Amino acid sequence: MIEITALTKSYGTTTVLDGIDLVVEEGQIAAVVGPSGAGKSTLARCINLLERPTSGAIAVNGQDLTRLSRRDLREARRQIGTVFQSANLLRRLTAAQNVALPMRHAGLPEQEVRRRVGDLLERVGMVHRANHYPSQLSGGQRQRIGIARGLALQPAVLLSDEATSGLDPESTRAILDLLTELRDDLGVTILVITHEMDVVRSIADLVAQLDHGRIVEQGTVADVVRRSDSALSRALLPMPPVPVDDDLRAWSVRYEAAAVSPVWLAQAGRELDTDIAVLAALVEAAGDSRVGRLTLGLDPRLDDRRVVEVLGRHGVVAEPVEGAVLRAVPAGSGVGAA
Ligand SMILES: Nc1ncnc2c1ncn2[C@@H]1O[C@H](COP(=O)(O)OP(=O)(O)OP(=O)(O)O)[C@@H](O)[C@H]1O
Repeated sequence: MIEITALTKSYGTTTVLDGIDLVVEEGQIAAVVGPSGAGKSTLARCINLLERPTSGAIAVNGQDLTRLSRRDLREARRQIGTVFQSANLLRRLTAAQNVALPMRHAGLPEQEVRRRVGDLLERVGMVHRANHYPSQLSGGQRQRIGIARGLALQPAVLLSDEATSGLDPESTRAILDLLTELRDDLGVTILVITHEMDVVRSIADLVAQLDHGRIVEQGTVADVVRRSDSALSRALLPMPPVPVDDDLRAWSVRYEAAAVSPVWLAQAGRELDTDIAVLAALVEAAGDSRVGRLTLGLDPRLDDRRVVEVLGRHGVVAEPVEGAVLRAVPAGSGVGAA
């Protein structure tokens, strides 16, 4: 479990992280997203204490790392494995030797090192590349070795800083499957820094949006999409723009598939006694569930409160898209005819 409380990091007069509160429960995957310069990498470096926070606390499994002496910190940092974008493998060492390195530094007996290297290479599916040098591996393979090395000291927490950036879709999928396995099989708590919303949707139990050093929104992916029409919500589930029309009022609706009846749209149409035009729709997997976002076209004469109430009863959050009244009536929809 990672518990970050009121974390602040300043360089001189520049505050890069400003009062971060974030809890990632044991065996959860959290994703931190945000624009370039928001402070994501600084946050990762503070969590593994590569950077000393200016103030605040960082607890891993209940132990506040910021209060430890240098010696105790060295010990405690073994609980945190890190994987970077470029994997940072040592060129002159084989894959197996790279994985072994943290264990050799920690002074583990050679027999134990060999056994663990074998286990780790097996877990990341790289036994057949044990004796290859980094230059003989693909980007995805190097990342897997990086993950194996990050797991070498059996950490409770794994930090992944853009570990899938620049990888092809197949390698990205393999790395994400691996992270999910680590969470499910070993209960590793994982914090993923990424700018890829596909990554967030497919593996994150929790997402936090960082902006100018502050967390401006956080929650499960399904909650964020359902709760608000924020920038994060739209980035997670982007909708195409819809044409403007005078005869239909555009509504943005959001829902979690598990919380609604499969036939909610037809039922809501009947209850509102109107035809509903679907102008844009996207339903995507988000962790274990699926989330949907639709732009609907409704008769503008309908009472807004009633629309919100009827859709709300079906477990669907609805908001009128202000200023968007839609012109061309879809053929045969029967909606909007005066
Ligand atoms: N050692 C440092 N000294 C001064 N400023 C720093 C230092 N390290 C980072 N910064 C500043 O902190 C801010 C956040 O940097 P950080 O690398 O954490 O952002 P990021 O969200 O990871 O960005 P990106 O997505 O581009 O990697 C930036 O404005 C950066 O210039």
